[in-house]
Amino acid sequence: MADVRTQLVSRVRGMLSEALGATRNRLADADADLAAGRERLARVRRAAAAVPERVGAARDRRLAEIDARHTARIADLTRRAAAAAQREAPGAASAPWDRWRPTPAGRGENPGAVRIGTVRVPGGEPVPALVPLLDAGHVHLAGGDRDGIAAVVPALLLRSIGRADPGGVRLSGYDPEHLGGGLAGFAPLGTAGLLTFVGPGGLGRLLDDLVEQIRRINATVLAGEYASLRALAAATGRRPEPWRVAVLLGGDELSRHERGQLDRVVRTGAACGVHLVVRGIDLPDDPTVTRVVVEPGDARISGLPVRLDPPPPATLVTETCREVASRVNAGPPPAPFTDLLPPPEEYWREDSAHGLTAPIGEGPHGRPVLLSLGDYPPHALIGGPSGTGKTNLIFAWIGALAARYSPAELEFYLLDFKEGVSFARFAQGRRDPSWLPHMRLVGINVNTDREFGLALLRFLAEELRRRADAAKKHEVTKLAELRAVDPTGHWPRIVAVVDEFQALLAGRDVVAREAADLLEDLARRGRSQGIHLVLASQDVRGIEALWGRPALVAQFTLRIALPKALRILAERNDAAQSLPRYHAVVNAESGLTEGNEVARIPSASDWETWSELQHRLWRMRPQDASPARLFDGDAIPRLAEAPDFRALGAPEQGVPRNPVALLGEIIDVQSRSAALRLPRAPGRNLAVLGTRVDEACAVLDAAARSLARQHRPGTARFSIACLDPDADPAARALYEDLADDAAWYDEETVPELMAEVGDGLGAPGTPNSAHYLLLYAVDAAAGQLAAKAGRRTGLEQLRRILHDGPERRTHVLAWWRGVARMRTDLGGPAARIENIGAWVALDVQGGELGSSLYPGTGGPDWYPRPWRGLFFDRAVHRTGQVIIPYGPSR
Ligand SMILES: Nc1ncnc2c1ncn2[C@@H]1O[C@H](COP(=O)(O)OP(=O)(O)OP(=O)(O)O)[C@@H](O)[C@H]1O
Repeated sequence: MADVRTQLVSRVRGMLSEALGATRNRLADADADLAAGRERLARVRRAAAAVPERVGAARDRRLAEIDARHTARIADLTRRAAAAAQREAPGAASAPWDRWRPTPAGRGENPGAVRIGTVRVPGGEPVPALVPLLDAGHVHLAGGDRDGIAAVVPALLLRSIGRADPGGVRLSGYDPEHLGGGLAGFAPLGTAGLLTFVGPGGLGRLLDDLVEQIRRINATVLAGEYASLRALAAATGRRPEPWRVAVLLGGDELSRHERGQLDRVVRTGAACGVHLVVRGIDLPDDPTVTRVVVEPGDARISGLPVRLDPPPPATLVTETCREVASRVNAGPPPAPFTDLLPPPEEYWREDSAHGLTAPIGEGPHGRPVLLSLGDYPPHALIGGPSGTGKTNLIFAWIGALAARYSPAELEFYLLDFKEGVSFARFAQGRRDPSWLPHMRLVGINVNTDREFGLALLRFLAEELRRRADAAKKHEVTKLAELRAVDPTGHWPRIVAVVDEFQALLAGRDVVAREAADLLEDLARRGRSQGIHLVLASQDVRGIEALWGRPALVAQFTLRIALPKALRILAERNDAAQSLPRYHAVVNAESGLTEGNEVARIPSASDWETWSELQHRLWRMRPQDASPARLFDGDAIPRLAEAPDFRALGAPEQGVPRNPVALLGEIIDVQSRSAALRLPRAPGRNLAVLGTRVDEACAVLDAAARSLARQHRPGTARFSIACLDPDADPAARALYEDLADDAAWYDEETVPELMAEVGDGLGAPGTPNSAHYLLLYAVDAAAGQLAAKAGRRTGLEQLRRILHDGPERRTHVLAWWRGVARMRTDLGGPAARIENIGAWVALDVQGGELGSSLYPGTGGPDWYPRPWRGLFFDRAVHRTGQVIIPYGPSR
């Protein structure tokens, strides 16, 4: 039993200890869990304690970020707003007063708004507060701060004036309370008519005037083509009307009429550049009205708070206005030449069959004033005292025509009788290789060579005849018809311009008479054949030269009068007397008052302006175009370049039947040479008469060299006798160049030459070679030649050679230093002058050339002048021919 109990106890004990062990373990586990739980709790608590701190920091960080971004954005926006305002109101429209100066908007550029203060934006840079006025609208000022308002008005006006060209803004003031005191600083503008005041009671008149201006501008300037002056300026680059700003500073209640007119100006003024700056008078609500309210300590533009700028310093206002007035009083600046030209892609598009039309300048309403030449009016007279812009006008007209008509449609001939070379640039020059492709001939420095004018008129008369013949052949009468029936013919219109043409008609000599006759014929018949004359003169004398020929004057129906021109227009038409500088009265009605059109002429004659056009046209020239012939009265032609000299050549065998000696250049339009024919015929000798060594040598030199060119070596003999040491270098140069064909003689040996040649003339038959005796200053050998050499004296031999030589191909080309000396050498008063078939007179008066040297009595009309000679060949000439000796060949 005990055992069982013992066993039981031990089993229970065992079970208990097992249970205890398990319990202990569970307890230990529970303890561990508890500790872990506590630990977690503590952690959770700690963590929970840290959460609000972190969230707050993140929130703060985020807030700070937003703040910074906001500030940067405001700064950026205000910066951009400021930059935009700067663009909208550049230069004078917004510059601070200490750096302020006028900066007029360019042509066609919008003048923009003007600054009167700044917009306050907290945290950003100040933004200019702008008020649109010119081309935009009107400004209404109100509020209790009268000083503040009084500061805005001059700022608005000065900035607007600074954005326009001088004279571009005209002010009218109505200030019944202060009688203009509010605009005192602007008073200097009054001297140039840019500021006018109307007195109390004058508001109605002022408004009526503004309305009338708007009506006129709409009707005649915008003329339905443009919506506003601003649109016109943007499209054309022209601003034909000033801005008109009326400043109305208070006054009584408006009448109904005044109110009506004011409303009209508000509604329609901005498009026509008519603007109001108003205080103390209501303006109707309109999108064009900007309202500025200035209360003490609070200024607003259309509700936006602003800080107003200080007013411009009084001295700045007066100085600026004074400067503007003086610029305006000095006259308007020149209009640009490009106004007269079509766009480059439209160059040379016009057809001249019915006439030539081109603008010459701008009319008062900004419209181009046109000049036309055709059947009516056919010819033009231009007049204006020296310095009023005649030359410039000719450039402008030529340029406007040359850009429109191709050289196949239009050719120019131009002659300038005044001193100066400005027209030379139409021809090819050393400095500038270009030339005006339409220009066929330019004559400069011709004031002493009226013959050149005559040559031009003769050339035109010949062209007129050619055209009239062609018209007759095709049974038509006018150029347009001729061109229609002969479309492949070359029938350009010709415009011949003669500046200071009175020089041509001065004097009562043959030149003047023939010139007037030719002019009359050209003026009468040129009209239908497309030949147009443009005559310019600086003073009344030129016109008076024509006045004696009413039929001639009547053809010049197009008149262009520059400022102060006299008698270009009709008798009672004195429009030219009051013209401003660089303007012209254009009148296609023979100068009658009703035909007047005033044009502002652009500057066309300065080098760059002209060159740009000429180069463009030159690059467009046809391939076969040749440069204009330049006749420069001061230039000395060269034999080697003369076309007639170049054309000379020797026959393949024998001697030329009709050799010619070229003596100099003829004054004509084709640089031809004066040619002396030397056939085997009596009298075919040449005398050069006068004391001028260089010219005499030049004539003999050209004669000898041109003759030598017609002979093969060995078929002509040139005997050169030089009896004046001054002529020695020239004569020797010739001798050397003629080489084996030349022989040299001096005063010792010249008698032998005479004897040899004189005696040789008796030999039978005609020699197979020619012999030319070139005697330089032959009269210097009179002593030696007076002595007998054999049976005869040298002078007798000379006379014999002159008489018998030509028929035996022996010709004398001799220089005598005076007519009397020649007569003495040829036998005194009864000398046989007819053996001198031709002569060139240098410094010999016309009177000395009478009796037996020249037909009629009294000799030719010849007034000696440097480097000119009068050539007369009794076999071919009726009158003498002026020549220009060729320059030295070496
Ligand atoms: N429309 C113009 N705009 C600007 N400048 C001009 C204009 N016309 C002329 N001028 C300038 O005035 C000056 C005189 O002009 P121009 O030589 O054409 O006068 P002119 O009447 O031909 O004088 P003159 O007969 O003495 O030569 C020149 O310097 C010229 O550049």
